[in-house]
Amino acid sequence: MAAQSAIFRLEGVTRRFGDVTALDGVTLDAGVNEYISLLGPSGSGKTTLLRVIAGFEAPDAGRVHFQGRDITALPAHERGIGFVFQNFALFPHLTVMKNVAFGLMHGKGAQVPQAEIDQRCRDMIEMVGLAGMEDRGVDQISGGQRQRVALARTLVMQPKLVLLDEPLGALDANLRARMRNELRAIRERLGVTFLHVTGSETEALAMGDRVVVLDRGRIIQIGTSEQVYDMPETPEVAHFMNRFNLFEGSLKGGVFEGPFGRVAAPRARPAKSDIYGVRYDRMRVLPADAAPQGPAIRAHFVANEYLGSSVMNFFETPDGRVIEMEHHLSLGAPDTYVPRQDYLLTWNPEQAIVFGREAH
Ligand SMILES: Nc1ncnc2c1ncn2[C@@H]1O[C@H](COP(=O)(O)OP(=O)(O)OP(=O)(O)O)[C@@H](O)[C@H]1O
Repeated sequence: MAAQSAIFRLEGVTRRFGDVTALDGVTLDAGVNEYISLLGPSGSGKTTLLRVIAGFEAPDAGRVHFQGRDITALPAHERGIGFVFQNFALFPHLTVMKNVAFGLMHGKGAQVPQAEIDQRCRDMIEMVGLAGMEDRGVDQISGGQRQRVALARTLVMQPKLVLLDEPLGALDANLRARMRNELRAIRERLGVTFLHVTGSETEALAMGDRVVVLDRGRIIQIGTSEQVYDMPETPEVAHFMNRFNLFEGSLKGGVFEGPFGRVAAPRARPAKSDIYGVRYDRMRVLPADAAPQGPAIRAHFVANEYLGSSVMNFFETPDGRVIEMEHHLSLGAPDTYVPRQDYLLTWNPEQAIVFGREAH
């Protein structure tokens, strides 16, 4: 992305805590009005990245730019960047209205006339779906409503960039799914850039225009949801996406040898280990005595799980490896399998994703 269209840009940002390198030379930019999901395992540096952008944490090396300015040395309260915390950090003794108005009354915007503060707060409270609750205490509303107050309180300051640290983490599954849609809708209406940290790959893929995958302080992939989902660049991303059966083995001369035998793998990606991946929804189940066209592995059926739009079937190989097969319900009713019975699991090797040390 061209620097001039970026709303923020990190250049080679490193942050250490003693022996721990929480961020290791991170370079990242976000466009105006973009929704970026930041995904990574626990301890990968997600929160530290947000804190460096917000100004709560100074980088040991590297620069932070926002709206074309170098803000590396600018204090947090002068940056004009919004932050929504996982635990909401509301004032428990204040009403919804007073929580939302707090920044405008006491922050940099203290000059804003009272009538305008009232209007902006009421508009924002309506935008997040809390009209009528202005005078309730925030201890008298639900978790999802508190999350909306936290969002309204940040958005009412009209930031151009909002950092969200696991904003849906404290909500139950139903509410989380609903709030995902609302977050996207609210952001589209306001035209603000969101950088949303999540530990959930489902959430990252569902929300982000782009998904940034962080691992041990480094960005290991940036792409659209489709790119990250379909073409993970490393075995770590594939593992973290939780969408692939991954087999260890060895890649030699363009042939992968794994627990399923030998399969041609002409288009392997360079990696530090030899790994063969088949997406859950690319697995096919055949009777145990079938003669499969392609590679296959024998496994018995264990159980299945309905996920709403698909069914996940779990199989186990004789050596205890769990293989997952996802059936999208849009393709028709799922087949039923008999527990403990053997089946052959097969796939089209063209659709496999192969990583190998020799592929450099
Ligand atoms: N103030 C601190 N002092 C010492 N170490 C820290 C501090 N803050 C973060 N770290 C360390 O830096 C690394 C990155 O932490 P960070 O909180 O950014 O990860 P995260 O990806 O947000 O994790 P989680 O998903 O568990 O919140 C971790 O190893 C963490 O222990």
